[in-house]
Amino acid sequence: MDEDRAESTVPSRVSLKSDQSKSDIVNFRSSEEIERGEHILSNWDQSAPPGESSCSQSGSRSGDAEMKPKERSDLQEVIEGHKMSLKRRCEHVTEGTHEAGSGTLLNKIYTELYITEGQSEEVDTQHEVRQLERTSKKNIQDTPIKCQDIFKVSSEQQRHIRVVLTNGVAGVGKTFSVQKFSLDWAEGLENQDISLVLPLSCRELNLIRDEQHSLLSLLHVFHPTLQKIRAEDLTVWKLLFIFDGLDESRFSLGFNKHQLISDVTQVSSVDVVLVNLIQGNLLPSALIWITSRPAAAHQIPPSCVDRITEVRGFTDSQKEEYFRRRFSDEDLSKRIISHIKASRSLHIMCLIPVFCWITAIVLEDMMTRDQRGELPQTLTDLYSHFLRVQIKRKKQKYGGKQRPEELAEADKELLLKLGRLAFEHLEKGNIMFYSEDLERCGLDVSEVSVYSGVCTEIFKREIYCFVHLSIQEFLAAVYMFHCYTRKDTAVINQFLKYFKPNPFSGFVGLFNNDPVTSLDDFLRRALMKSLKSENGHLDLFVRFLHGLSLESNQRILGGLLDQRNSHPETIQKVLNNLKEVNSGEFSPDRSINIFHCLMEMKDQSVHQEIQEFLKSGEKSKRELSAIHCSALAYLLQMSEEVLDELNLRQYNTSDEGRRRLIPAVRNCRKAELSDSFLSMSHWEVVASAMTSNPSHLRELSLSWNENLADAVKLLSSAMMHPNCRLETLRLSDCWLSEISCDSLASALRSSPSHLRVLDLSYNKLKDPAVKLLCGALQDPLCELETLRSVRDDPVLSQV
Ligand SMILES: Nc1ncnc2c1ncn2[C@@H]1O[C@H](COP(=O)(O)OP(=O)(O)OP(=O)(O)O)[C@@H](O)[C@H]1O
Repeated sequence: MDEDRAESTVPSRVSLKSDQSKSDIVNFRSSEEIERGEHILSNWDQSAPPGESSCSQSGSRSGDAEMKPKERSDLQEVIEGHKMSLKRRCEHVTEGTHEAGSGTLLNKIYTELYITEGQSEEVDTQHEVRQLERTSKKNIQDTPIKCQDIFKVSSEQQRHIRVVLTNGVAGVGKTFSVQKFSLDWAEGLENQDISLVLPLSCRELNLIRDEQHSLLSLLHVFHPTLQKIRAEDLTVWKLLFIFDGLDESRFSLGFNKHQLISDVTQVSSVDVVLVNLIQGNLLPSALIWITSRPAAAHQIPPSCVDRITEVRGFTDSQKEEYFRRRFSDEDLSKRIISHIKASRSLHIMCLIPVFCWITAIVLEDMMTRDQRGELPQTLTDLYSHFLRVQIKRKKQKYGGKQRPEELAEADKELLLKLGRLAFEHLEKGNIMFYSEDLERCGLDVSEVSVYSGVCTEIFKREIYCFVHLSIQEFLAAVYMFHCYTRKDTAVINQFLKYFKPNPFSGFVGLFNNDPVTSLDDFLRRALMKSLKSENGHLDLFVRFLHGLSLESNQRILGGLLDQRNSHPETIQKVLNNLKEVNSGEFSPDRSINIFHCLMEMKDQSVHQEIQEFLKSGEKSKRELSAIHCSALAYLLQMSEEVLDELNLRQYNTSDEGRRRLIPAVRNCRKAELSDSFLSMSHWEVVASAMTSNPSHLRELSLSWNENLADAVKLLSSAMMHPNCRLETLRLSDCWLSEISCDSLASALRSSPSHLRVLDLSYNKLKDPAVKLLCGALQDPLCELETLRSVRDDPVLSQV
């Protein structure tokens, strides 16, 4: 089976997964060469056999009616040639090996993705995996949109869609969508009203960042088959420019201040050309499709975008279809599907196609060749096997004398260097590296590419990055665990040092540089460090770190880590720490990760207890510890069923336990959070629940909370978000200030506001706060029906 990786073969897109051979890559010419007409067609352009294309029609439009027949047929030929070349680029995904012709047909493995219109919550601040876990739940209210329809509007919609921005987390299928869209067009199947589909990869655009170009010369560089195209053709044809991977772009797109360009032959810096194209100054009738990971999408001002879509991965049935398509052996695909369904983490992770790919590689290998081992249940299991399969493949390709269960010293060395690179960049939040970065970690670029079984699988060329952020996190954890077992105190101390709060002053920190004393001490401090991260960038890393402490996982890695026969007592201590850790003011999303760490250590007790608790239906009787509450919050948040009410007071738990339940707000209709001492990190979760797509929250009660000024400001702006559907807000006896009333007044004036009931009783409001609210009530946009007591008396007043 050679389908060990799926990747883009669109040369204009060297995606996270694509490390296509150099020969496939367009030859970049400088602008001078282009002006001199010195263009070298890329290899496949020259080799494309004539007439191979299955395109049934060209996309040329009537705008060229003035042309002489000879000119028209020449252009027709150019379009046909472009379709043919695009088809050749897109029809294969070279998975695994990179020998010519070894690729799998895209149409064989392409599985429909779940794409929706609109944008989910707070996308740019959350770790992509966790965010997907949360937002990928299919909801009946979402309207899916097919990839080939993203520029289409229904007949009653009177708008024209010029710019589409497609968001999606790493590995969710953006590049595959671009590739499929382009292939369908090139084969004459879809979107035939478009004359030319022109994919331009942001990553490849980076390579000519310092050059000066016109739009026309840019096209000549990236699509050499279009040499004959003239400026006037561009203005009459319907063109679609696809910018895949905005997150990888190193341009600073200055939308506010730039030179105006409206002529396709005008030469300028590449970023200026791009901005003018996206804004519609250049070729106003051209369609633009931009794909991006969520964190980078903000670079395009919303005013430029006519439609936002989001690739949300695979639904449950699409997941199954993926495995069925991938394996012709029906029995194998059935066994794989049932294994995934039985393992909650795997099932959730397989919402992201790249995880389906990893799972497919590992499970196929284990089920067909290596049936002795236990099938992976946790992420650490799965990733450990993944690494092993990659090494095995490398050995099969390049030979090797060592016993299959042992890693060669050279492999170990290389993997640990990769681990170091992964770790150092993870800490800094980097996902892309350059050859200098490799060299700094002792990695030789050519050596890396020779280890194709490991590195061309994990790495791609030119700009390097791991096949998926989670692989980087896994290798980083392997490296850190190795440093621990080897007692590399310099690295460990550097990582673990942090300011521990001074119990006496509360504010001034003490620098904690105490040497690590034991495995449980090491893991506890690593966990604390991850809890402090605002965006959770160490969450998965620390989950893997816990998983790697199990001997069973160390064994899978075949000597990469020095096996530590950790004493059962030590493991028990680690488990106890996880169950008892006080996560205080940290975000409750971080606290859920503590539960995931337990699961990675194969401790099912908390999970089982919570399952029983949920079945028993006796909410208030059972006493719940803080870790129980994190598990409960996770399960409620992930549940297919939306909870009618989350009432923190109904649970028999500590204040910390109650705070840890907050993430469940994302999946309930009514939240009762009165008198609950929440901090900003909790209010941020509530705000995210109000702005998520879809947002279920209709009623929110925050009465008897103090110091809400910042929270009210945050929640008021969440109320103005188009996804928010909140109808009732109770803020009784909260000591609201004038500033809070001002924020609330703005929210009341926003359109569309769904808020109908606002309870402000017992706030002792006075002018000018009252005046601010009255002003909002008089605004025609305000739809409020009931306002409870603005002044001292709690009387119901109809608005
Ligand atoms: N529709 C699909 N059908 C089958 N496999 C898919 C599909 N979409 C994605 N995959 C698998 O997931 C991998 C990652 O997909 P892709 O490169 O399109 O992700 P991406 O969203 O562009 O990620 P990134 O932001 O990291 O570049 C592919 O190489 C392929 O193995």
